[in-house]
Amino acid sequence: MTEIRLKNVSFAYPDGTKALENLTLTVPSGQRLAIIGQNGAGKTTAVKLMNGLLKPSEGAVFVGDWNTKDYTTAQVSRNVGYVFQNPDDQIFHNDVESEVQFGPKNMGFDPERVTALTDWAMELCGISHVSHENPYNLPYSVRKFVTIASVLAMDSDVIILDEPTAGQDRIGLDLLSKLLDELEKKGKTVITITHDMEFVTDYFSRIVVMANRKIIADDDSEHIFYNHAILDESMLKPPAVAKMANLLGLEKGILTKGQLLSVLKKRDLTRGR
Ligand SMILES: Nc1ncnc2c1ncn2[C@@H]1O[C@H](COP(=O)(O)OP(=O)(O)OP(=O)(O)O)[C@@H](O)[C@H]1O
Repeated sequence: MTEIRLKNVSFAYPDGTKALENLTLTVPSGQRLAIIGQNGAGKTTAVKLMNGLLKPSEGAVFVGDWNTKDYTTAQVSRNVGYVFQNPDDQIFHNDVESEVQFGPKNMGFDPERVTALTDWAMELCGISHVSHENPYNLPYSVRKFVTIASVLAMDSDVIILDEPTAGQDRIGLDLLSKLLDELEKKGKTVITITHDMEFVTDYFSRIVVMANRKIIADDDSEHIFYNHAILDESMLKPPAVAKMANLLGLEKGILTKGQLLSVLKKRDLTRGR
C-alpha cells in the first residue's frame, strides 16, 4: 500500500528552467491516474519527482511515509517503477529474459521469486515467445513491452507508464488493456502520462490536467473533455468520439465508441417508430 503525495512542490532544473509551481496532488494506493497536458507542461517532471529521479526544489514528495529527499532514487524506485517513454533509454541487456530479470535480481529477491515474477511479467506483456531474442532485433512496439515487463517484474506498488500507447497497434493496445486489468486486480497504482485521449477515456477514471507548470484540473473524463475552459487553457483536443458527438448535436458526456453507438441506436429506434 503506497500512497503518493506531492505537497506544495516546485521544481527548477539546474539551468534555472522552472518546470513546476506549487503542485499538490495525492494519489491513493491502487488508483489509476492519467496526467495529460500540452508539451512542456511539467508532466514528466512531476512523475520523475514521484519515483525519486528528481527531488523538489520546494515542498515535499512522500512515497508512503518516506519523504523522497531522505532516500536515494534506487530506494524510492523499488516502490515506484517508471517505464520511460523511449524503450531504448532503458534496455541494456542482450536478451529479453536477462533484461526482465535484472530488476528483481538486483533487488535481492530469492531465485524462485525472480523466476515467478519474470515469467508473469513476460506473459502479461506478450513477450514470452521472444525471451531469448536480442531486444534490438524486435520492433519498437515489442521493445516497449520489454521495458514494461522489466518494471513489472520488480513488483513495485506503483507503476508509471510514460506514453504507453505510442507506436502500438491493435494487438499492443489489447495487451495494455489486459495488463491494466491485471494490475488493478493486484491492487497496483498505475499512473500514465499520455497524449492519447482515447486511451485516457477508455481506461482512466481520474485525470489530472497540467498547463504551464501547474495542475489546472483534476476530475473524470466527462468533466474534463466537455469543459471548454480547461480544453482551451491546456490546448488539449477532446477524443474523436466527443468531437463527433458534439458535431451531431448529441448530449454531453459521450466519450467512448460504445456510448456513441448506443445513443445513435436509441435515436434510430425512436425515429423508426
Ligand atoms: N533536463 C532539463 N533541463 C532544463 N529544462 C528542462 C529539462 N527537462 C525538461 N525541462 C523543461 O521543463 C519544463 C517541463 O518539462 P516536462 O518534460 O516536465 O514537460 P512535459 O509536460 O512532460 O512535456 P512533454 O509532453 O513534451 O514530455 C519544460 O519547459 C521543459 O523544457
